[in-house]
Amino acid sequence: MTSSGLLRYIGPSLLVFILHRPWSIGMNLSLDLHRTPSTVTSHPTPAHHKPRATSNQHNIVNHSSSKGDQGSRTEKLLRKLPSPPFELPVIAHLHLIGSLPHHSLSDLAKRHGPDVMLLRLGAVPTLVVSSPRAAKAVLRTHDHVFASRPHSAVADILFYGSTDVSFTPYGEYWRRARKDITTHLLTAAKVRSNRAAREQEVRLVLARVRAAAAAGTAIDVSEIFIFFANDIVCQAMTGRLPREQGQNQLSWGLGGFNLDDYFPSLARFDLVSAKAVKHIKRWDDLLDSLIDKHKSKTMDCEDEGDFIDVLLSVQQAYGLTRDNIKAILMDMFEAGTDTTYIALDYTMAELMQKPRVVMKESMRVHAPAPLMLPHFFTAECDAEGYTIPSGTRVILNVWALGRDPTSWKSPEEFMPDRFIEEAMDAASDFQGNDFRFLPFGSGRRMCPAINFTKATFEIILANLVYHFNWELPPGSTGIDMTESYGVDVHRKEKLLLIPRVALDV
Ligand code: HEM
Repeated sequence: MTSSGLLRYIGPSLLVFILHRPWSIGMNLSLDLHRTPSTVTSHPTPAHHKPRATSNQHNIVNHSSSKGDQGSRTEKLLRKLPSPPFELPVIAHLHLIGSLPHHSLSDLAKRHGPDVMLLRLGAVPTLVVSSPRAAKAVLRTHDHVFASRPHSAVADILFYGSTDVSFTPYGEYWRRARKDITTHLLTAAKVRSNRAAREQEVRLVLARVRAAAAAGTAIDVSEIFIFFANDIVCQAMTGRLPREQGQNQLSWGLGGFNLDDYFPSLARFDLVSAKAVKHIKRWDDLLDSLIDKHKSKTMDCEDEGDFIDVLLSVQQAYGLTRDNIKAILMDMFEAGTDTTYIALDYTMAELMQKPRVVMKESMRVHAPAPLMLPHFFTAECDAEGYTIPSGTRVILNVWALGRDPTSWKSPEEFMPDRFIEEAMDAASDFQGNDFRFLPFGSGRRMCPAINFTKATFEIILANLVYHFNWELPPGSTGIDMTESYGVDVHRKEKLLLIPRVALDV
């Protein structure tokens, strides 16, 4: 967002509300990155997180020494950090963030803190991590205290008090919910067992593409991917969810740059929150009806049931409320559809320009979640000589890691072959072990759906490429790769292509 865009968004009443915002305080933690040693620091305490989901680490924050002492110490530590000048009153560094935050953050990091840098985004000091080495330090060495999420007012609204998996703070509730989704939806065995459903969805797509091929008309491939990704997730979770009802439009409220996140005391007044409230009402009815239908259906004993059946069957044993179940379902719909569609869309767009595309190079250049989800340090710790306070909000720029010139030869160039060399391929798996390449994150909070995504990806792309030759519509000068930013980054323009049935099939 440019500064003028930001001010338009904030509106005239901002100053009044900002004056009431609580500055909050954290404790210390440290991180040595062998470049410019510095100390890193603080962010609002997570006291607003729901008590059922709090972790021990959150308690540490709450029981810190007196706020005044801690506040001045924190402020001293903050000042030592590499940080851009040009801080404005109230909005601080927010005006430096353009409409593509991952680009802005990467540019700022190059000039002011290639490993770590402190930005004051409105009321919230935020640590930006931009190098593979810094990523390793936080995601591996300090994973246990880096695994929480900062509070988000929008996530509270959309996910029933953040009792989903993605936005819930690190702790017992998260551990159990994550285990539920992994065991009953995302393991390699579960993904394999869903193959028939995936094939069925692919047949539907192929029928649609064949019709366009027969008519010789262009088809909106982006839209096909959106519906396909949506349907695959819905199939796995509910058996089926009618498309019209299952539209996925949640991501708009969850990006890294909501006003709510950076001016917490504004949350009640913010337009994004208001929109989220309106939005969740629609979803709430749908989820209620899905749960009711599952409760009333009689399952034959051969039937393993879908994911909703599983959640209902463990509801009592795990002490899940109906809202918790709805939050987890919402999360799966949200996390599973946009990222998949975006990755497919970029890969197909690249495929049109270079025939030898691999999923990995596509994700290196176009990470669908370029800033991952925000993380949050929950305890003080020492690492290699640097000190970072507990309570620090962190943005990890995966997009910058994928383009780090010290890690990649010609990083801006799309070169699928780099992943085809065996050694590189093995090192740069998706499992979060190679800190130059983290499209699914790494550590405890990394994406649990890599198997699921790979299976979805392979079956649809293989079929589209095998059965059809694809052409740009007449008069088209090429594919516009301009990005647009939400919680994830997608191409701005839809991908219109003409399919021709491949003759030798
Ligand atoms: C191309 C596809 C996908 C990409 C690139 C992707 C990427 C990511 C990333 C970067 C994170 C955050 C990691 C972190 O903050 O440390 C994440 C978290 C998550 N993803 Fe994915 N994802 C994809 C597909 C999916 C699918 C299909 C599902 C579910 C069906 C899913 C479910 C989740 C969940 C539940 C989390 C939160 C994990 C936690 O907080 O413990 N993702 N994903």
